[in-house]
Amino acid sequence: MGQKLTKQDVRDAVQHAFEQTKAVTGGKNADYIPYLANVPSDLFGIAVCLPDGEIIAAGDTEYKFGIESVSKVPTAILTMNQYSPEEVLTKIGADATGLPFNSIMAILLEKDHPSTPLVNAGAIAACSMIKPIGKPDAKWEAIQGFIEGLCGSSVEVIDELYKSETATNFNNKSIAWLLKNYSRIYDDPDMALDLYTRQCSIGVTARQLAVAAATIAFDGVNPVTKQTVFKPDLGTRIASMMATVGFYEHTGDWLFNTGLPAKTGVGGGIMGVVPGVMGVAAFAPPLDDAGNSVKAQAALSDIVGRLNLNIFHPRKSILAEQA
Ligand SMILES: NC(=O)CC[C@H](N)C(=O)O
Repeated sequence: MGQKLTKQDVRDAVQHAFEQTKAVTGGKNADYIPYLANVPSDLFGIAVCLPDGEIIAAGDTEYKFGIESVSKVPTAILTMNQYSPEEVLTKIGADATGLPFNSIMAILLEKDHPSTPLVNAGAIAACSMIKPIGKPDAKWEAIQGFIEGLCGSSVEVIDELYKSETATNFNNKSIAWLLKNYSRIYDDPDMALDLYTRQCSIGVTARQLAVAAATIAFDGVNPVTKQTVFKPDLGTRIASMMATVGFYEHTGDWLFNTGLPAKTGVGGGIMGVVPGVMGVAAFAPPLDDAGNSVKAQAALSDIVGRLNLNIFHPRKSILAEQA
C-alpha cells in the first residue's frame, strides 16, 4: 500500500504546483475559434476534489471558460449509460487515432468506425446516439443535465463562444457528413453537429471540472451532491478512454510521464481522474501544438509527481481518511 496523504499534503501540493508553474510560458491561445483567441492568456487555476467533496483550489478557479473537448467525456459516459459500453464500442470504438482531434484522415483510415468518442468524429457520433433520437431539445437537455450531474452545479452555454464556433466549424461539418457516408451517424448529421458545438461552448470553472473528475474517480457518485449519476463500472471505461486518447497525438508522452488518465480542451481546461482517490483539474488558455494547455499540463504533472498518484504505480498514494 502507498503513502497515506493528509488533506494538508494535498493543499501543499496544489500550492506548490501553482507557484512552480505560474511563470511557465509557451503555447498560445486557440485562434481557429475567434472567441478563444481573446480569452486573457494569463488566467490560471488549479482545483482538486476529494472524496468528501472538499475542493482545494488555487488561482482563477471561478472563471468560466469554454469546456470544449473536455465535454466529450460526459457525452461518452452518457452514451454508455443509455446504451452499454459494448454498444458504444461497436458503434464508435475506443481506439487511439494518434492523429489531431479534428482529423478527417483518421476517419478515412478507419472507415469501419470513428475510433473513439474522445475525438471530434466520435464525439459527433456520440451526440447523434443520445436518446431520444430525432428530438434535439430533449437530447440537449440530456447532455446538459448530465454535465450538471457530474459537476454538481448548473452550467450554461457561453453564447458568444457558441456563435463563434458555429460560424467557423467547417471542418467539423465535413466530419459529420463523412460519418454519414459511412453510416456512422445515428441521427441527423447537422443536428448532431449542432449539439456537439453547443456542448463544446458550455462554460465551466476549474472547480466544476474537478468535481466532474472526482465523480468519475468515484465511479458515478458525485462527492459533493452524493448523487449517483451513472451506472457502476462506467468510471473504469471512461478512465481507460481518457488514458488512451486524452491528449490526442501527445497522449503517449503524457501517460508515460504522469500515469494520469486526463482529457484536455482547446479552451485551456484539463480534467484528470485518479480512480478511487480524487479528481483534479487545471485551466490556462495557451496550448501546445496538439491543443493541450501548456501550463495546466505542467501543474497537473507536478501534483501527480509530488503526491505519487500515477495509476500504474504499485504503491500509489491514497488519502489517509480512506485508509
Ligand atoms: N480539442 C478541442 O477542444 C476541440 C473542440 C472544438 N470545439 C472543435 O471541435 O474543434
